[in-house]
Amino acid sequence: MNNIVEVNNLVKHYYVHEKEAGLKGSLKSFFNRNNKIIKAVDNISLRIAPGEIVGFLGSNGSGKTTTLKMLSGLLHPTEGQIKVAGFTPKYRQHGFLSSITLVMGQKQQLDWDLCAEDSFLLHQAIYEIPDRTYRRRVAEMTEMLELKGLLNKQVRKLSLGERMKCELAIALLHQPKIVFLDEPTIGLDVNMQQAVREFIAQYNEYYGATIILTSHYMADLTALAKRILVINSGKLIFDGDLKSFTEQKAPHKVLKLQFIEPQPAHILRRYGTVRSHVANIAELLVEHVAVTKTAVELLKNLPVADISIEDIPIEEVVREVFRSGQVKLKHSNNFEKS
Ligand SMILES: Nc1ncnc2c1ncn2[C@@H]1O[C@H](COP(=O)(O)OP(=O)(O)OP(=O)(O)O)[C@@H](O)[C@H]1O
Repeated sequence: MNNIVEVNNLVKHYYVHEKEAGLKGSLKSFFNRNNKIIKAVDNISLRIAPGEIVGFLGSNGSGKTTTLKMLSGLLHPTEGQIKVAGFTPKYRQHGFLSSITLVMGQKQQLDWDLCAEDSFLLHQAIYEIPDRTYRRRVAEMTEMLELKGLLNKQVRKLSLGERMKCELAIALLHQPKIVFLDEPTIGLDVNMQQAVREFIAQYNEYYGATIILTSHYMADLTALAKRILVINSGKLIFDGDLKSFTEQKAPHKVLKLQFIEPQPAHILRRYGTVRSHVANIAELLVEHVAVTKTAVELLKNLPVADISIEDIPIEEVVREVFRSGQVKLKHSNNFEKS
């Protein structure tokens, strides 16, 4: 099968000029510019097959957004080659633009002063979507994303989650083959995150679209992506199966507990590794396989007022992996201990 995304030795440098604060700093930088290079993406190569869902994972500033922007043609690479659906993104040819979409959770393309439907019509005109196809797709999106009653409301009056659903709908109206999603669930409540995830999975299944997403929420990646690309300081350090990555690097869940009265540490240690413990509040690390059983035992044996089970935040897993230098990319879909 031909790859829909092919990236070879991709590099992106940003050139920034540093200036000290204040008037003196401005004057100094006027006569003596202090330029600095930021190596945001550092020699990345990868292949993605049609229909894959691939998650980009990395700590803040590791280069995920920069990579997505280059793949979608918003930024030109400093070095390296990219082919997306057979096109070179930086030329932003018509055929390329109608094959892709980029949704950024932090930015919107809907006009706040209009209702979503007006922006949809504009999108229809830009992408030259025939009327019948347009109506069919809006009906499909309305059903899949439960948009009924939202499309003719002024966008600024929609809730964050409602707006995000409209953002996804407009971004997909031209039925792109490749969908770049940068933090699509950021700031949404748990139910809305779930709705967005289900929609993305459905879109992938119905249309065979390739999905490439970044997220700081572990749940997004576990629900959607079988394969993850882990990026650190602009370098690809892992390309492979999410399951093997999380099992190896985050074999525990966090049990957050509040007790009716303070519990001694030696009692808590019977149930897991104590991660933090102050008076009647504690966090325990428990292996994935044992978490349900441990929660039941805690509820049965101790005066628990509140309990929740959470994944270790993805940031933490990645930070730990990076800190300990545990993985080093060997081949695509493969890694070795360094
Ligand atoms: N326009 C820019 N000019 C200069 N430096 C930039 C620019 N955009 C990003 N950077 C820098 O490039 C590096 C990579 O940034 P990028 O936004 O790609 O990271 P990220 O992995 O998406 O981070 P986050 O998870 O915080 O969104 C960072 O050091 C960032 O400060």
